[in-house]
Amino acid sequence: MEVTARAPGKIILAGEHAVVHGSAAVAASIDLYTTITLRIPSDSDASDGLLKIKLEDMGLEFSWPVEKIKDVLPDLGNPLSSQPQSCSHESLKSIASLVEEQNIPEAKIELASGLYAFLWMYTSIHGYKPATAIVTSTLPLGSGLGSSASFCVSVSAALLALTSAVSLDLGHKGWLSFREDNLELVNKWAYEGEKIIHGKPSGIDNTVSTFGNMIMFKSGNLTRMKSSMPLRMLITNTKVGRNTKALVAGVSERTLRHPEAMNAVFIAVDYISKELSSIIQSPAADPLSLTEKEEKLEELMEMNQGLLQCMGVSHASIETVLRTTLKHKLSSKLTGAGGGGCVLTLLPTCILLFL
Ligand SMILES: Nc1ncnc2c1ncn2[C@@H]1O[C@H](COP(=O)(O)OP(=O)(O)OP(=O)(O)O)[C@@H](O)[C@H]1O
Ligand SMILES: C[C@@](O)(CCO)CC(=O)[O-]
Ligand SMILES: [Mg+2]
Repeated sequence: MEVTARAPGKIILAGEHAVVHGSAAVAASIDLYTTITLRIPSDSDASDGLLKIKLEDMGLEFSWPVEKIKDVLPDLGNPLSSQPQSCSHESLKSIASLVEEQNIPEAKIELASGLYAFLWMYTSIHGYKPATAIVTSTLPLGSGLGSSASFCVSVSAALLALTSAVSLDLGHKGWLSFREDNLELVNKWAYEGEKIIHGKPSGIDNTVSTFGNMIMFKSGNLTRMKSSMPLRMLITNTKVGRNTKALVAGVSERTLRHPEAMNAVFIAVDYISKELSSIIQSPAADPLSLTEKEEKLEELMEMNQGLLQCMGVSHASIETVLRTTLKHKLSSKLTGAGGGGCVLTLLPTCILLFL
């Protein structure tokens, strides 16, 4: 049995970090993907008894004898793909011991959490069957474009597609697609993977990667959005590496130190996300002209960036991009967890006409 699945990355237009603390946020999927091909030999005699994952872009390959996985994680013999399971602290320790012995190159050590998520999702859904997974991605890793979520969603989709828990419909552009209720299941499993990589994710990244398009997300609930205006964003990658788990933890620590001030910041972000969402969706007959809408969006992005600075997640490299775009009268904000990574700049339609 073999399947190839892919899932997109995302940009966050407003509300990152605050969304972890219950505020609304707005996100859109982008045309960059993580793709996984999963092969599970149906005849166990034809297999080499290994679970392998190849990260092709990086030229890395990791493998474990399934008997070894069984020894270390003995409770996963009866996988229940229809009931997403959280990885306990003990299971995570066991998985970490499996990954440690792979001697990941020091410069790539951040990949360990992705491998933990893969091992947890694979064994929880397929138990101890030998298999080979080949992963490629057009997304930059650890840059705010949701590489971890797109990895988890593509893994979850491929794993579930090879079970009887889901059924696939004729999709578009040559891909089969999941039914709506099956997408929920894909999303729930991906969230379990994101928890392993991020610590305390809000769920926005895996949700927009699973459902696509543009969404508003608040306290675990998704509202699909329909944009009524052209919205073009320039994405600048500062190429400064960072780790979402550490940045999310940093904001939580600041919230513990200054609960009232930080809650006020989160409330302000909630209003910004809601206003941004209503502008983007306001009907074309709205009395505001396109230019007026774009000016409001620019101002909201600047306000959101200011509040992200309050949360302590901006970075000198982000500030450089902000200053550079401002010289051209363009508004920007960081996107994703910040601390480096990518910056969004709204490209108003007048600029595009000028170009
Ligand atoms: N293609 C991939 N193969 C293996 N692991 C991956 C892959 N993509 C992402 N990961 C895992 O996700 C980690 C990056 O996740 P992280 O959440 O820090 O950044 P991000 O998701 O790109 O940004 P953000 O969460 O801000 O949108 C990587 O270090 C790795 O562990
Ligand atoms: C920083 C954060 O808000 C978005 C990361 O893309 C984390 C999360 O919501 O899980
Ligand atoms: Mg991430």
